[in-house]
Amino acid sequence: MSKPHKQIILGAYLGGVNHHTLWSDPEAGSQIDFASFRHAAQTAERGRFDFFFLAEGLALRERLGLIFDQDVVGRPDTLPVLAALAAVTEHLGLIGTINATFNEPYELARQLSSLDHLSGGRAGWNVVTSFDAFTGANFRRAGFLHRDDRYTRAGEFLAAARELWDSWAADAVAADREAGVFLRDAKAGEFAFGGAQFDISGRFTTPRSPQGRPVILQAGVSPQGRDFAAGGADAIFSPYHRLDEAQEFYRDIRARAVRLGRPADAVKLLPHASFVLGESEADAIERHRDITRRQIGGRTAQILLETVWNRDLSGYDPDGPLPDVDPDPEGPPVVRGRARIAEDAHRRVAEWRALAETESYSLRDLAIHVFGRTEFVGTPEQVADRIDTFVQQDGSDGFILGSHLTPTGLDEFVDKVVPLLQERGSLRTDYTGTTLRDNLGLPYPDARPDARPDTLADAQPDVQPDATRVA
Ligand SMILES: Cc1cc2nc3c(=O)[nH]c(=O)nc-3n(C[C@H](O)[C@H](O)[C@H](O)COP(=O)(O)O)c2cc1C
Repeated sequence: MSKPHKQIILGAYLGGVNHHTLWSDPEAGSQIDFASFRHAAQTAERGRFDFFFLAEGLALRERLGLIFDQDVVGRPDTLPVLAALAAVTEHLGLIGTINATFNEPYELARQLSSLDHLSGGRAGWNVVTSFDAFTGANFRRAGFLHRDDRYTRAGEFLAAARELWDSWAADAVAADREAGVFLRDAKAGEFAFGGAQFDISGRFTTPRSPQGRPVILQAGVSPQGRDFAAGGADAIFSPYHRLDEAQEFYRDIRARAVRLGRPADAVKLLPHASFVLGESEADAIERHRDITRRQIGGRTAQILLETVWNRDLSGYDPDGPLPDVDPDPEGPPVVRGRARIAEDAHRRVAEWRALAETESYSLRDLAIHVFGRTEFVGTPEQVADRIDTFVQQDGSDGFILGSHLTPTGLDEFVDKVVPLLQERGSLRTDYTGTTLRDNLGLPYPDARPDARPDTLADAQPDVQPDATRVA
């Protein structure tokens, strides 16, 4: 039996000021004005994307106590941005990255449920965890959780949020004008959740939302992170772009999902990706080279490598060889507020030295190779073909696409690549549902059974008029 042709899932991502974006480009707009978010989201919807996606940064990066100029603004709080976008889009899912380490389930479940209501069922939550004491200090929780406990808390957080989202029966709100009954269920919203991290009980204030529960994504690749996603998420924002690595990750997550009692395809895999288009392949390669060298200048290259070396590398020529000193992972941190990319800095640097030797890389070439992030470079036909092939060969189920240019970078993708993917039958030509779950083809979670019998109307007919106050 031949494999079914997969529909590509596409998300659009707006970055902020960092080494993937070019704020200084003459065509770049604001990283924080609503007009930028609106343009990018409406462009994604024009291209029939599944969702719009925002990352989260809860601390500004610092280098030796000073703000790192490559990570300054452009990350306003996720939920207000998504709520505002709900008003100017109709079909696009709205997924926010929100930390499970520093928040509280009641508050966040309520915000996400509200977003789901306001958007008519388009809310999603990318659950991230953080072990970073520097970020935690902003929440008076510096170092409060050991790295290994992050996912225990995230698991409990999600279980508590589900309890809250499920606390209203789907038909609890009657709003029956003739009978004068607003609520059918006097127990609506009751919940209790007990765990090592959270011990909460009470009544949830928002009725069941259109999707029942927002769509859940996860970003993180440790074994704990993989199990967390395989056991309970709908999708993973993944960092794997090389087809062989991505296929391995795909197989691993599917096997974990089955082991944890879910269908193999329960979790969609969505790597980050960006693109550079050109009139010809040579043109695209030239454009790409120019963009990457503007993204990662000499100073930025030094600082990016400092995140692993943990030494001041400002004295090393970016166009010269790699620093001849060993990394100093135990020393006081040079760069703070950035996820550590190497568990073993010595091993990582040894690998980089070998690579630089083989490829004749300078310090800056290496930084571009390691931290640069453009996966699809070519003509629109080549990019469409590579994206489709990657998905059909089970490297992923789609991509979360970002561009170096805010907010108009996605325009040429939507104008030139989307029609080609549609012609191949790999991308929808129009939306067929109304919610994010519909876009992604995800099932709806079961609601709790019908409103319970001791209703306001039956049990307390004489207090009916007061029932409206409950809402
Ligand atoms: C593709 C990807 C995107 C991420 N995006 C964010 C983000 O926007 N905000 C954040 O605080 N952490 C983000 N993280 C960090 C993770 O939540 C987590 O803190 C880190 O990757 C370690 O998790 P792990 O040990 O499971 O890999 C991201 C991780 C990955 C892999």
